[in-house]
Amino acid sequence: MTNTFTVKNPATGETLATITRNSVDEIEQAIQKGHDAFQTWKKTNAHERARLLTKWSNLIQENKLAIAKVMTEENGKPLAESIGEVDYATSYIDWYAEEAKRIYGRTIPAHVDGKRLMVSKHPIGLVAAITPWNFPAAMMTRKAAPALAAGCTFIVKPAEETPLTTIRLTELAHEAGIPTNVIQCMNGQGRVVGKIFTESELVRKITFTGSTPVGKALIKASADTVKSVTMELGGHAPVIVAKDADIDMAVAQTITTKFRNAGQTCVCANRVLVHESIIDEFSTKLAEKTKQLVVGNGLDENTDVGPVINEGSYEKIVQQINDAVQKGAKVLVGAKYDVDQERKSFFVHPTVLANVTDEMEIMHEETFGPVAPLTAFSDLDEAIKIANNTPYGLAAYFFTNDYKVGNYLFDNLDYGIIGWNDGAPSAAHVPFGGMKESGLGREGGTEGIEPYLETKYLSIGNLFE
Ligand SMILES: NC(=O)c1ccc[n+]([C@@H]2O[C@H](COP(=O)([O-])OP(=O)(O)OC[C@H]3O[C@@H](n4cnc5c(N)ncnc54)[C@H](O)[C@@H]3O)[C@@H](O)[C@H]2O)c1
Ligand SMILES: O=C[C@H](O)CS(=O)(=O)O
Repeated sequence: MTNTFTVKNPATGETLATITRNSVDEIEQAIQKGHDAFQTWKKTNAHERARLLTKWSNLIQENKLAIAKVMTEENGKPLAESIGEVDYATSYIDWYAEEAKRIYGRTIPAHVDGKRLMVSKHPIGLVAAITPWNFPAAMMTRKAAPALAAGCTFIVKPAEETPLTTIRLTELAHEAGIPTNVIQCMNGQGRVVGKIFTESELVRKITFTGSTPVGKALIKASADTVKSVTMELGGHAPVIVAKDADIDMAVAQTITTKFRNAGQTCVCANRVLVHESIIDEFSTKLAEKTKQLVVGNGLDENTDVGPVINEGSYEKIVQQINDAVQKGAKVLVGAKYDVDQERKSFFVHPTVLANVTDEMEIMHEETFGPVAPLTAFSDLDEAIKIANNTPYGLAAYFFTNDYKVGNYLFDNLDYGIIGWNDGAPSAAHVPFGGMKESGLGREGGTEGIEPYLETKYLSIGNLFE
C-alpha cells in the first residue's frame, strides 16, 4: 500500500495535492546517490558551481509568481509575502553563488626552516536538511545554497504541510543543470526521515530549522556518528520600547515583526515591553493600527493576515489568549476567530493584549501566532532582566534614539539577532541564528558557508633538502 499524505490549503481546506511518502529504501538509495555524487560534485570548480547556482536563481525568478501562488495556497500567507519570500530565497542563492568563489585558504609562516604550512577549506560531504512550513522556499535555499556552493551534495525533507514549494524548487535546480543526485527532495514524516538521516554514516551534516524539541532530538541522534549539526530553532523575541522612543515608528516596526506570516515566524515579537511613561500612547496606537489589518485568504490582494497553519497551532494560540485573560490581561483588539471545522480552516484575528504579567503562559511559551502581549517596565535593567528570562536567544528588538541606551541594550541582551529601531533585520548577507536553546550555528552571511566546510592543514617538511 502506498504511503501518502494530502496537502491542504489552510484558508479553504481544499486539497491541493496528494504526495507519496518516500520509502525507507528510497531514502537510503537517495543517501547513497548523494554520497556517490559528492565524489564528483566536490571536484566541480567553484566558478562552475556558481554558474549553476545563478542559473537556478534565475529560473526561480522566471517562475516567481507561480511559485508564490503555490506557497500561498499551501502555507496561507498573503501573496505579497510569498512573492517577497521567493525574492528572499533567491537572494541566498545569489549570495552563495558568489561566496563559492571566495572559499579562501591561507599560508602560515613556518616555525622551522624548510617547512611550508598551508590551510585549505573542503566540502564536508552529503548534507541532510529538514525544513519547516513557515518559509518553505527561503528555509530550503538558506541551506541548499551554501551547501552546494561549498561543494556538498544535498537532500532536503520539507514539512508535510508545505512540500509543494520545495519540490518545485528542487525541480528547477535540476532544470538549471545541477545534477539530480546533487540536490534531492525526499518526502515523509519528520521522525521517520530524521531517523534515517541521523543514523546514516554517509550523511555528514544535519541542518535543521524547526522547533527546539525536535532540534534537541536531532542533536542527540547525530552524536552516534559525530555529525556536524546546524540548528535554527525556536524563539521568543522581546521588544523593548524605551521612554525616548519614536512611538509611531516603534508601533509600525512592532506591527511588521509581529504580524508577518500571521505571527508564524521564529523572529516574531512574542513579548512587547514598554516604558510605563509611554505605554498608554503606545498601546492605543498599536491597537488602532492592528485593527486596520485585513484577515482573509492570502490570494486576496487586500489580505494582510492569513490563516494559521493548522488546528493545533490555532488551539495553542487560543489557549495562550484565554490563559492571559483569565489571569488579568485586557484585550485591546482581536481575540476573535473565524473557524470552519468542516474545512479545517482557522483564522486568528490580530490581537493586542494589555496588562500582561509574568505569570501568563504567553510570556514564556512561543506563540507562533498573531498576538502581541504588552507589559510595562519602569527601568532599563528591569526590561533587560525580563527580556533575557527565557531559554531562547534568537531575535530581540528595541526602540530608542539614545545612543547610550541603544548600546547598553545591545551589550546586555542575550540574542543572536537584534533590531535597533528595525523590525525586519533578516537578509541573506548577514548571520542569522540564535543563542541558548534557539540553536547552533549561523545561516547567511560569510558565517553561513563555514558549517559546510572542513579545514585541512598541510605541513610540507624538508622542502629544500
Ligand atoms: N530559527 C529559525 O530560523 C526558525 C525558522 C522557522 C521556524 N522555526 C521554528 O520552528 C517551529 C515551527 O515550525 P514547525 O512546526 O514546522 O516545527 P517542527 O519542528 O514541528 O517541524 C519542522 C520540521 O521538522 C520535521 N520534524 C518534526 N518532528 C521531527 C522529528 N522528531 N525528527 C525529525 N524531523 C521532525 C517536520 O516534518 C518539519 O519538516 C517554531 O518553533 C519556530 O520557532 C525556527
Ligand atoms: O521564521 C523564520 C525565518 O527565518 C524568519 S526570517 O524570514 O528569516 O526573518
